[in-house]
Amino acid sequence: MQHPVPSAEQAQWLNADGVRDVELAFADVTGFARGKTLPAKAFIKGQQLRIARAVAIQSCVGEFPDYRFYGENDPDVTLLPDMATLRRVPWADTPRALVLCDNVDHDGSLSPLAPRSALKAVLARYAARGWTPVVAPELEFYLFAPDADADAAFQSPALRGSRRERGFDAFSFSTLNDHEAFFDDIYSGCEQLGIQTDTWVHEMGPSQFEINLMHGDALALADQTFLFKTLLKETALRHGLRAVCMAKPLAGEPGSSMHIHQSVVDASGRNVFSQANGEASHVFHHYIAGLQRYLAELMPLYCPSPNSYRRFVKNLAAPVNLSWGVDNRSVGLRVPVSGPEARRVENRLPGCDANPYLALAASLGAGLLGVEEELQPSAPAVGNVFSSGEDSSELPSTLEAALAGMRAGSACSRLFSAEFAAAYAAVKEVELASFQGEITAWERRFLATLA
Ligand SMILES: NC(=O)CC[C@H](N)C(=O)O
Repeated sequence: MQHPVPSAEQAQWLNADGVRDVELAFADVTGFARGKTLPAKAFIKGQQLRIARAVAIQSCVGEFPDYRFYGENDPDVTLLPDMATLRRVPWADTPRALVLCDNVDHDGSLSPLAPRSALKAVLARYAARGWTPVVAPELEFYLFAPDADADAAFQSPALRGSRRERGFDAFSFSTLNDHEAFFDDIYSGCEQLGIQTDTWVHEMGPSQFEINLMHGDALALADQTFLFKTLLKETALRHGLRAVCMAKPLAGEPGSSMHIHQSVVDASGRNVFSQANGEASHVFHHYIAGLQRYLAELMPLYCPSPNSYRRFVKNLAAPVNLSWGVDNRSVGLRVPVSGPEARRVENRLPGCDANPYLALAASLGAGLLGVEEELQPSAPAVGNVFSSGEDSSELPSTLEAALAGMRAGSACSRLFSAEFAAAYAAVKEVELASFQGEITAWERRFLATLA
């Protein structure tokens, strides 16, 4: 694999902007940015960087699974920059750039442990059919006051006139105005990072917001979502705020999702979910059936923590089922009303805590398996599935149950690799052991006083 150098034009702006360092970054399995920083002069000359292969599977508690999941001698990978992603870092005072990288093993292949490789593996299966997925992620997140004691509930930030948001406040503009300086920085940060945003809204929860990204290529959108979450957190810190992408940060309030709208186009750009006469195609129904058949066993990839499963409660617009239906927000797989060229399905299951590469890989992978196997979906749901009780046991309700389902099935290793499937499950076991090793505030509050 040829090691890339920045183009003459890129080298020129790095020099002209006085960029001192370039971050060679990638998302680990938790979705957190990791990598190394290189002086810009060395980057321009094409200096290669290596990093331990295991960094891609660092758990959210900082520990790694056993070495057998990444190589007994703890080997390196090469960080291979994707020069199309080279950008100025918006949150840095000293001029700095970042470039997103693939992790490449010594044999020149993409390391199967890296989330960007997992998404590329699924996209290659689409490409082999001459198809390209089109996706649009929607991200919800909360803004909180900083320095919360980890044992205390998050607090909404102070607003103009010393107000604090309480209760539901969906689609208001007032709080967007309260945080105008923060949102201005987010907008210009998005521009610098090449993140194409569409609509912004105040979501239902106190200081909960949603941003929709413009639909497009899946790898580009995974990169943009990863960068957006990093931008969000860094910008919030600079404004004395805390941006939180946990799936369920506040008890009794809505959780935060990362819905994924998805369709597929052929080489001529035609949406394969529609027939020439405008009706839904067989592919569309197979695709939905694939989501229904495989999303449950892939759930740890897009609902990755014990907290993720707290989001799935009825009547808070979070899905509790794998039903599908047209213009129906009570189902997990919603088909928005659209013309034939925009026919798509919205997977409402992923939380905002998901790693975007893995959430997209799982969602696109499940749909593709349905097409490959020509599966048939259930009949579309009609009416409110929350109240009809069609909440089924098709979805696991804890991370433990989801992991057991993933291990019992084969979709993860079929879509990615046996190595990735084993390593990912091992990371989740490390995190679960740490979670179960903590005594919670609830236990202290209610159990300590019992005789
Ligand atoms: N935008 C919405 O439809 C709300 C989604 C809801 N917050 C969830 O957790 O899934």
